[in-house]
Amino acid sequence: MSVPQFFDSLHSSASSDTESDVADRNDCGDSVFPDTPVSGANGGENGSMDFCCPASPTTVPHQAGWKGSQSRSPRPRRQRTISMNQTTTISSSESIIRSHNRTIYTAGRPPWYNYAGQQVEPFVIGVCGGSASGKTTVAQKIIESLDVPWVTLLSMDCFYKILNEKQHQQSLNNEYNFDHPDAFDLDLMIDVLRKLKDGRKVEVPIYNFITHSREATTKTMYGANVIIFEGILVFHSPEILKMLDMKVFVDTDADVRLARRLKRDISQRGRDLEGVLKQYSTMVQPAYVNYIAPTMAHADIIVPRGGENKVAIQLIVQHVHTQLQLRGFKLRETLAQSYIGQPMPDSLHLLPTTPQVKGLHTFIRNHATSRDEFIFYSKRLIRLVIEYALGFMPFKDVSVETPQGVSYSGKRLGSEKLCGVSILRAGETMEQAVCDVCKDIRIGKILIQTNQITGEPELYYLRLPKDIKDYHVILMDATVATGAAAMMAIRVLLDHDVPEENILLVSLLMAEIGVHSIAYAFPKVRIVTSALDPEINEKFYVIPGIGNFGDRYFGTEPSM
Ligand SMILES: Nc1ncnc2c1ncn2[C@@H]1O[C@H](COP(=O)(O)OP(=O)(O)O)[C@@H](O)[C@H]1O
Ligand SMILES: Nc1ccn([C@@H]2O[C@H](COP(=O)(O)O)[C@@H](O)[C@H]2O)c(=O)n1
Repeated sequence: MSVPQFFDSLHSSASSDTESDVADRNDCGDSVFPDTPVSGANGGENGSMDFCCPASPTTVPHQAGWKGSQSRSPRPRRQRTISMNQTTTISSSESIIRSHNRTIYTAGRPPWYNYAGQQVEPFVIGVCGGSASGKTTVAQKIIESLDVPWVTLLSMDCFYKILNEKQHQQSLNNEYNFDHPDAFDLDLMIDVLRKLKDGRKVEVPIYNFITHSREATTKTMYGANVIIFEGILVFHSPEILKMLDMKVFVDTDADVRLARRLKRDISQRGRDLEGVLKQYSTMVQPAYVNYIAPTMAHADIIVPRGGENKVAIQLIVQHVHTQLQLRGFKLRETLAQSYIGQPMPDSLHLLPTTPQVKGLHTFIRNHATSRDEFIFYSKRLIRLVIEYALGFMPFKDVSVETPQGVSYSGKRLGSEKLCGVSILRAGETMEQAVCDVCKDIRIGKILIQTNQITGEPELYYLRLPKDIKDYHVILMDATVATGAAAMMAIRVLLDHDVPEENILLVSLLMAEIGVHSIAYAFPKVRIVTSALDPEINEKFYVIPGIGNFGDRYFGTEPSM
């Protein structure tokens, strides 16, 4: 099964009220895609479970395909342009498939936050220059050479103002000045760029040069590792200038610009020779002299000749790489070397180590334990730790009458909504226990894999219950080593507006370092585990540990 097929099979087991998202690019929990109501296979009383709770590993069809398709084994990141619908940001290095109701990364989204769990601002490059100087071409060359998983390209053209009837008539006669700063909706431009810098989702107008108007639909964009903002007056507004981390001016001779513009406007923008020349001489060139050329002084780099200037593009790319590195790449390594020897945080709750719990650990930690025994004893331990975790959910006082007609003062889970979210794939092994103890619970899934080259966690797939912000979330992963994957999953939940204090991370085994990483970044997240191990090795495995829980549980080969 290929990776996309695997994702398809994941999706096909989903049911109503789930929300899939671009991994989830911090879109403040808005529902991006329409819901796809499908009845859950074991949906409790109302049949509304989001995912089937597998009865045993062998009954889950997609797991058979995992081994061959999982991305833990080294493989080059895919670099390709995927044809997508209009709501998609397209760049040659962006690897996202978005259909009407879900989003899948064919290459994962790397961390968008630092070791403290805080969002890292995207690096914003402004590309300015005269019309047809080659701004878009330069931007595309930068994207191609950058080889960064997630780049958003935004054009100033999207912010042309809506014309009134008189202005529209002028535009048809090539008499409306599209090159004056007043032609742009600056407020909207600032708002959109600010939101993208904050890593949030935005709706960007789509501009039609033939009709001189905005399309009825908009384009959905998201904050990214790198944002490129290009346009003739990108350096004009001081507010925009402040938001640009790097300013590139494309300096191409006026006669070359005119020649390219003639060709382009006639072939692509529905213009005629006379009209282009009239507009150029009366408005485009004067605006270049008055408003655009003076802003060259703001540029960090001036690129003569545009896209064919390979040396300039390479210099830009090198600088961006250095800046991205400084902004918090190498997250897992940083986590692995931090917090050694510090006391355990109050947010950690350890399942009491009774002889029974110790006995179960003895079975699952023993390398000689067969797979069926491993599954059997793991399930028992999972059930215990999940029951223990439930004790940290909000309970309320209730009184019931016993068969003897006597009142009994007890407790009942509050009316707060509860959902489980598993970090695939090992966390999936805990779903059944959560479904067994919480009737009607919804289950979301987050697929996070380690990039074998960078060592960083990457977000590949996301499907969460709708309105997850209203839920208390039991986040499940079988083992936690550096905490990098759990941190990513928590960041996703926070980006969906789940309150930090409503997240409970449950695990069978955690390394002390992982507990510290999570507690430092997210002090309000409660952490429940059945055992704490002191170390991790150079491959980020917990020591003494269990080995690769997923491989042992699902019977798959260890990846290289
Ligand atoms: N180096 C080049 N040689 C030839 N044509 C080019 C070159 N760079 C850009 N063009 C063409 O010129 C036109 C304008 O280029 P573009 O990059 O879109 O400029 P801008 O974004 O500044 O308007 C496009 O049709 C493009 O294909
Ligand atoms: N309806 C419009 C809007 C804008 N223009 C011209 O587009 C130029 C900016 O786009 P570039 O890709 O060339 O940067 C600008 O010079 C406007 O004159 C237009 O012709 N019609």
